[in-house]
Amino acid sequence: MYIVTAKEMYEIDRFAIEEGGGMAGKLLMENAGSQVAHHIKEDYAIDQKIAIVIGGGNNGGDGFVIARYLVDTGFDVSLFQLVTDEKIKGDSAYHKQLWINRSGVIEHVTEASQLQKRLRAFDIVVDAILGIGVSGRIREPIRNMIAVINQLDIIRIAVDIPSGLPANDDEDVDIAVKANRTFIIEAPKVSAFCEPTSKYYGGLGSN
Ligand SMILES: NC(=O)C1=CN([C@@H]2O[C@H](COP(=O)(O)OP(=O)(O)OC[C@H]3O[C@@H](n4cnc5c(N)ncnc54)[C@H](O)[C@@H]3O)[C@@H](O)[C@H]2O)[C@H](O)CC1
Ligand SMILES: [K+]
Repeated sequence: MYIVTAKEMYEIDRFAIEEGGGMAGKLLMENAGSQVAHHIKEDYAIDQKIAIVIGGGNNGGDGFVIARYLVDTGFDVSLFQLVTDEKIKGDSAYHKQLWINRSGVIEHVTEASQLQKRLRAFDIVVDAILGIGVSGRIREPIRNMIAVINQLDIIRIAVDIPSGLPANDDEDVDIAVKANRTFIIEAPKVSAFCEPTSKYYGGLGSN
């Protein structure tokens, strides 16, 4: 197993996309999301109600893929987009469209209080808000949304990295999802093995 910094992970992805035989970003995202969905299917009961919360980067794109695979498996899934439509771009926009084509519904949530009310009805929240692209102090309304997710009595499953947590060990934690479980994409990031960041991951699952 190799452990990577955010910079190394981006370089591995760039190589896979540009020099590694044309493996496109959309396919990397498809593989990442399908693997996470596979693990959820293996580890959680089919009657669990699942909410997937989506942010504006590729981590959110993974969320759209996870939603599609979980619905195909028979899970009851609801998808909450926490950013405006303009923020969903590139590979993520492609997978959002596949979700829509699959008759998937998207609920837009703009305020933390709204998210709090909606998430009460669920057993599991899949955190696809922020991945390794996070930088600096977490901005509103995402900041309060993370606080709400941490307060609720719900199983928190993080995609790649708990949202808000830095991938490396050279930055302070502002606020981050306190996950029960994190399914890492491709390779674990440095913060999974450092203090005080490792405790945010909960149990580690890998692709
Ligand atoms: N093989 C792989 O490793 C793959 C990984 N994938 C996933 O992609 C993410 C990294 O995606 P990226 O778009 O670079 O970054 P993020 O998703 O983390 O989000 C960027 C997004 O977040 C906003 N943002 C940044 N900092 C803050 C802040 N402090 N407060 C609020 N918002 C913030 C920014 O504006 C952007 O909109 C990786 O973790 C994997 O999950 C792909 O699936 C490809 C394969
Ligand atoms: K995440």
